[in-house]
Amino acid sequence: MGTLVPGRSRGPQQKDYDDLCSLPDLNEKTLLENLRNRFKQEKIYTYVGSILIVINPFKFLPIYNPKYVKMYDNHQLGKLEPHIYAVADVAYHAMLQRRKNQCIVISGESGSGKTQSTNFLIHHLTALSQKGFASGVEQIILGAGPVLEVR
Ligand SMILES: Nc1ncnc2c1ncn2[C@@H]1O[C@H](COP(=O)(O)OP(=O)(O)OP(=O)(O)O)[C@@H](O)[C@H]1O
Repeated sequence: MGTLVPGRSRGPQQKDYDDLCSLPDLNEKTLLENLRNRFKQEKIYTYVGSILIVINPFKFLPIYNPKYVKMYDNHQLGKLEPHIYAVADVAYHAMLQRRKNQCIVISGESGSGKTQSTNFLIHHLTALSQKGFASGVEQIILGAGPVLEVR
């Protein structure tokens, strides 16, 4: 995760790639230009294979409602636009299929959106688990966040 300040629009919209691995010419310049181009279109998520890059938009985007939870439920990674729900979904279904604990590593500088992303992950995971709605487990887990974050 990182913070990228979008530049001014220059000319016609360029083609963008939702997976950096698909860039025909991969170097620092093309990578950053691709992320910037996507960010300008409010596409804050981009894959690098199975890794998700998130650029903090510092504003509300309407991409976390129940429609999106449903859309990413049991989908194949890479078939839809990159999303934090996609990562949660893959981990959830891998846990069910392999019967093994799964781990999602979130890394980024201070203020880059780790806590927010964790909340979205928990939201999606609890939404997938029917129990989450009924028992209020999402609020219980989110409530533990501030305690766990004390350093
Ligand atoms: N996906 C997002 N959509 C909208 N706003 C966001 C998103 N992610 C982060 N933000 C905004 O950025 C702010 C900082 O994010 P957050 O607290 O998650 O960062 P952090 O990486 O956990 O910081 P720290 O390491 O200092 O605890 C949030 O309060 C929120 O306003």
